[in-house]
Amino acid sequence: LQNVLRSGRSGSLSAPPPDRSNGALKIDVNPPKGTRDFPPEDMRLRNWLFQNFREVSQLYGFEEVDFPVLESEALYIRKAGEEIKDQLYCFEDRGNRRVALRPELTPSLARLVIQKGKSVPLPIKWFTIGQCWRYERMTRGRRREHYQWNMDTVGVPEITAEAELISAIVTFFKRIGITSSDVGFKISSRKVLQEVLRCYSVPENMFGKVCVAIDKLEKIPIDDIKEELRSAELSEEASEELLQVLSVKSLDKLEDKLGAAGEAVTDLKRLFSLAEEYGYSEWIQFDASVVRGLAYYTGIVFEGFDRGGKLRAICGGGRYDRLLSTFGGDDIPACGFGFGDAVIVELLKDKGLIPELTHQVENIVCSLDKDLQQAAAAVANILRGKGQSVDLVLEYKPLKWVFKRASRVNARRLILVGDAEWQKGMVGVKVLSSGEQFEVKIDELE
Ligand SMILES: CC(=O)Nc1cnc2ccccc2c1
Repeated sequence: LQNVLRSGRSGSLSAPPPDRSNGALKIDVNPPKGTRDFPPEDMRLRNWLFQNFREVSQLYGFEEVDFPVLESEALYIRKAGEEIKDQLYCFEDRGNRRVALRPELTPSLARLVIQKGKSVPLPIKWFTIGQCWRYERMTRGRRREHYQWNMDTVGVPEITAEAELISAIVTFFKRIGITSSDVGFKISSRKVLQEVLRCYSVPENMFGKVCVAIDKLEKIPIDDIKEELRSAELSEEASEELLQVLSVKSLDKLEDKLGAAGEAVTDLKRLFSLAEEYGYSEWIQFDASVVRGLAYYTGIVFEGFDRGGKLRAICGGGRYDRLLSTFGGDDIPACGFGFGDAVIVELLKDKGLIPELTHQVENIVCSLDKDLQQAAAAVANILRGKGQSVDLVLEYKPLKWVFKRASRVNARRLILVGDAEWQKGMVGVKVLSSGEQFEVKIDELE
């Protein structure tokens, strides 16, 4: 009744009628909050980036795989307080299943590896490029989706697998013009934390939680981190020692602290000597403070950073030897990385490395009078049959219009189907760059 009185209108008490002030219902033409459209120019840049992802993956002998963007929520229920879990884009579907838009790709890869079981011989080397989602309160105005390139090696316990993955990313950077003075990799191992925690007999099941807490260093106040460590059952002494170790700046000092026999030191030394062999030593540095924010890493972890210190991590990855067994699979070692499509573009813009990518078509075909439209289509067909791209003018247009379109679509040639020429089985050709014009027999068009 209140609504009726207020609006002075009878009829539905629910939402007000659509706005037809301009005579039609206008939907919101923007994409949902936090998501992007890819109009042609942006799609050309994305395709260029993804083509480089693909070519590097294939250069390293990796096979492409893909998974549904929708997964069971169960893949991401980890009790380590990760940010990725707080922001899960999850819901209950019409079958009352708890599902989620994937926030990362590694759990899907693990799922497929387990599903394939013994039918896929090890080592598995797979890569994928997929859209990942997060649901953030838009207060932070951050994106809710991005595309990630992942490469994963499953079934190789040796550090050689990590060395290959970093080499692949270095190769990618070089291909797009990024050098080791633009970016570097901070490298550490979670075994550093593990060895410290073992000294203070912290229970294993607190390991993921500790790593997630440590990953927030420099992002949240140190006292909040200490609080999180306390809730992970660390004593004051253990927390102090842990924070101490994380500020160690060299492998030698780490060796002084942890001893030379531990796996943390031996793994890292192996990786740095492999880097020598690959010739990418100047790209990497030991940095004990790198832990990465995903709970499942168990060994080497690394992240690509911009040396200008302006941007967030460009990429990141590491070893996750326990993930498959936590999903009920065999105890198979694995390592991989994720490389997002957002930060790298910011870096390329900063470095003036965004390539000039223009739309191009070889031919624009048009008929010079109304009843030669079919003839024009036949000419287009012949050219396409020879693998030549054709933008066929689909309705009769004055020549001025055609020239304008030819320059907009960046056509190399204009093919004119005119009555006089057609009678002789010929068409007119105008090379737009030189202005050269000639007639040619249709079956001699190439
Ligand atoms: C810089 C950026 O866009 N980051 C981003 C954007 N969307 C995401 C979606 C899911 C998980 C991580 C994400 C990360």
